Amino acid sequence: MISIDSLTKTFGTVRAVDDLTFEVRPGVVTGFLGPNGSGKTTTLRMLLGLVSPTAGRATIDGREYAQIPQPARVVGAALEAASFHPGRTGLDHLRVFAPQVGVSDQRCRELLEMVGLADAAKRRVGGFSLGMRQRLALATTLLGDPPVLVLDEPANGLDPGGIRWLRELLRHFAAQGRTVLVSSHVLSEVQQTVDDVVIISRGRLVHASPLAELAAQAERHVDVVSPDAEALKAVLDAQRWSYAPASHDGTRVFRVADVAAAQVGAAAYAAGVELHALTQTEVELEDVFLRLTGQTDQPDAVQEVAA
Ligand SMILES: Nc1ncnc2c1ncn2[C@@H]1O[C@H](COP(=O)(O)OP(=O)(O)OP(=O)(O)O)[C@@H](O)[C@H]1O
Repeated sequence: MISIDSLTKTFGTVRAVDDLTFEVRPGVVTGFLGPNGSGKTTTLRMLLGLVSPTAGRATIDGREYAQIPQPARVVGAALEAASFHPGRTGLDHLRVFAPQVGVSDQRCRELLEMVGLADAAKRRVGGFSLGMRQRLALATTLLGDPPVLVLDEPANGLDPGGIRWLRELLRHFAAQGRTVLVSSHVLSEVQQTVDDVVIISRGRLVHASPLAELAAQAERHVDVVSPDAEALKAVLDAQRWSYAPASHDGTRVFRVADVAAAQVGAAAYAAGVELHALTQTEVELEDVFLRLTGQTDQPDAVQEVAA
């Protein structure tokens, strides 16, 4: 279990992480999401003991990183794919870390195989593509077979096939009961990978829940306008649809949740109720994410008004 408890980090006047609290449970993949500069990397760096918090604590199974005796056996972390010696081969890169972690040469070869780099074992890292570097970084984090994985933007630079491969690998690790925390600034990139989401904006927590709960906020709805509001309400009530009165450009409308426009149209037609507008709205999960993180300045077109 990863536990982030009232964590704060300031750099001069910049509050990079601001009283952040959340937990990451084992056995699932958790997406750590937020726009650029929202404080994800700083949080992960504090978790890994690379930056000291201004206030609060970050722990893994109750211990701060610095207190863990053999940290590479407990947590595998990939913060950036850039720190490779360009002259070393992929295999040699792993061999440098192997003694520190206490694993064999054979384990290095197995890991290159697991991340799809077996053919590139003897090639110099300087000639690796960004995606290949990401794979090598992942192999490095897995050397000690750690039960906790912390990966900062691991999908960066991967092609669609690589993203699918990463997704399956991370899901496999979670299914083994490991704790998997993956950061990203794009929800859609990890949407099919994660079970839980922790969303931050400007260093603060804005949402933490299973993905399904966030997805529930992205349900479709239909806006419907009739000159006979009472008759329309009777139709909506008869169908037991959930709806709320709203206003759009000064016109009174009803917003009906989780139905298709065709269903509303058909029900009104069958009841002989005149309609003047019928609009289907699909809210994408990414839109919910953008709204939560204040990345959209488009006001919601429909405001609630009194019934
Ligand atoms: N060492 C530092 N010194 C000064 N400011 C820093 C330092 N590290 C991070 N910051 C600032 O803290 C804020 C959060 O940065 P951080 O890298 O944690 O965000 P992020 O969510 O990881 O962003 P990205 O998605 O772009 O990687 C930013 O305003 C950044 O400029």
